[in-house]
Amino acid sequence: MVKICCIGAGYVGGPTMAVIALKCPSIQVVVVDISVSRITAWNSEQLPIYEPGLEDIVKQCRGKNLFFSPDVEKNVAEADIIFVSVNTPTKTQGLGAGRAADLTYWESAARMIADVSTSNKIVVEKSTVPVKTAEAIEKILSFNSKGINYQILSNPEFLAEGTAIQDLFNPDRVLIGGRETPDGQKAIQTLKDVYAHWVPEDRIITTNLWSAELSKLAANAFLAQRISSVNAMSALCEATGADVSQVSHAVGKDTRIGSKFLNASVGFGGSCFQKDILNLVYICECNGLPEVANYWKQVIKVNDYQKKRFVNRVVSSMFNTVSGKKIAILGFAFKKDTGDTRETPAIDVCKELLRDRARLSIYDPQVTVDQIQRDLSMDKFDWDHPVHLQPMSPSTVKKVSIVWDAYEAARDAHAICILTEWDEFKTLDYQRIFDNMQKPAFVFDGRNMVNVKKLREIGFIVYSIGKPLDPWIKDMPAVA
Ligand SMILES: NC(=O)C1=CN([C@@H]2O[C@H](COP(=O)(O)OP(=O)(O)OC[C@H]3O[C@@H](n4cnc5c(N)ncnc54)[C@H](O)[C@@H]3O)[C@@H](O)[C@H]2O)C=CC1
Ligand SMILES: O=C(O)[C@H]1O[C@H](OP(=O)(O)OP(=O)(O)OC[C@H]2O[C@@H](n3ccc(=O)[nH]c3=O)[C@H](O)[C@@H]2O)[C@H](O)[C@@H](O)[C@@H]1O
Repeated sequence: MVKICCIGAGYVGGPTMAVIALKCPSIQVVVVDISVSRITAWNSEQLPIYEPGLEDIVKQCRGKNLFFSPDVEKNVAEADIIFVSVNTPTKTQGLGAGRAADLTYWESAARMIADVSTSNKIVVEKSTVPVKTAEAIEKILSFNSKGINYQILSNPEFLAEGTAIQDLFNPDRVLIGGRETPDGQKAIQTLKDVYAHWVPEDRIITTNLWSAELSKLAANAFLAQRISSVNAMSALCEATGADVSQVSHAVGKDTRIGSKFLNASVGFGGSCFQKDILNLVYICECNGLPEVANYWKQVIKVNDYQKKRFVNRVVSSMFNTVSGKKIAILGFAFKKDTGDTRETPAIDVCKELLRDRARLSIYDPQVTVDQIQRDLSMDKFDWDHPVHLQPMSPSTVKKVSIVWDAYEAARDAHAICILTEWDEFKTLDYQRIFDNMQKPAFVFDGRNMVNVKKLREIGFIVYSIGKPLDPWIKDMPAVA
């Protein structure tokens, strides 16, 4: 029986390994983590992450060929294939701080593999890493090899949170990079055989190591760039009377462009887009390519601009002050169908509103009170935004209440900000909400999900990103 061990039981390691276990009953899969509490949660009724469809798969396979264990070393020693799916955040200190990927976790995993291994291993980079990381890992392993043969493969993950299971079941492609030596090709084939249990062969792409590593960064940069492109257009739409949804639709109909990922928003969030683009920028700079670095940097700058622009619309529309006013925040996760708040635009929007001394009442169906409090009081690292480096004071956090119902959040509020596109926000009883709000009552839709016409008929003053402006708002321009 082939034995797989995955180091890192997070948003990638957990779902990916659960699907491998489901699709490959003949393979034993063990997921390990240094976080004992995370492993305990994977073994409990309450999984550590919310992902539609995941719980069913885990329940089906757990204890059969899928195991979650805190015993990292034993399971690594016994495995034939080791996936490394640890976090690779942006460095916050030292050389490359604010841009380079922090490979501390990766390196310690590699050193541990070298320490405990007694048989040949295929080591698979699942984490997103800077191009050429495989070379560094090879060096660490080969300098400590004790005669063991290690083959390093790059097998980046393309799943998106909220749709992880369907993405894993039916991937656009699986990418495997390896050395162009006979041993390297053999290792590629071994991993290919795992995916071939359910992925059609023509969707399994093999490349050299560096192409695979760079393709992951490139894919995320291209995706984020589309969002910044449409968000930049949304500002121009507001200035000209064009409607960004109509523009996206017309542009996306061109099959060379395509219709996906053209939804204007308050800005993209998530743990990877910003981190991976910053990493790409750093790699470009290290390779003496400042023009290329600046090109990609602009994707992040437009994203920051979009969040700032949204807050400015809120404040300027409400007579240039939100001090003491209650603002309902609907949605805090970085997208729907996840409880993940990493780099969610809601953090930046809420912090800016709190700086303007608003009182916030936040509702999100999946994010816990503790998580929101932590996010709003945490020192957030952000390049070009020194203001974000200032920690929130405990008194600011007191201006936040977290409730478990959208109606409760909006009660007596002056305004509602929709920051995550949860489906339930489409079907709220907006008349009931309006009746219980202060007047004039504002809706600032950061996800273009409300029926603007209907809400205006009820009496709301509505701002929807990139849509023709409400006459009220038109007269109160937001200078970002
Ligand atoms: N979150 C996502 O949707 C995607 C993430 N990625 C990439 O996958 C990697 C992992 O991301 P997530 O799963 O979101 O991170 P995560 O933070 O949810 O999980 C990483 C896990 O690794 C564990 N860990 C760290 N060092 C360890 C060590 N030495 N030994 C054992 N366990 C260790 C941590 O305790 C944590 O539970 C990152 O490089 C990310 O860029 C790639 C595609 C999608
Ligand atoms: O490397 C990663 O971590 C992953 O990053 C993204 O996945 P994820 O961040 O989970 O979610 P997305 O669906 O890409 O959404 C990212 C952000 O962009 C926003 N977005 C997305 C699409 C769009 O049209 N407009 C828009 O504002 C979302 O609301 C969200 O805040 C990529 O889509 C995955 O392919 C990749 O594997």
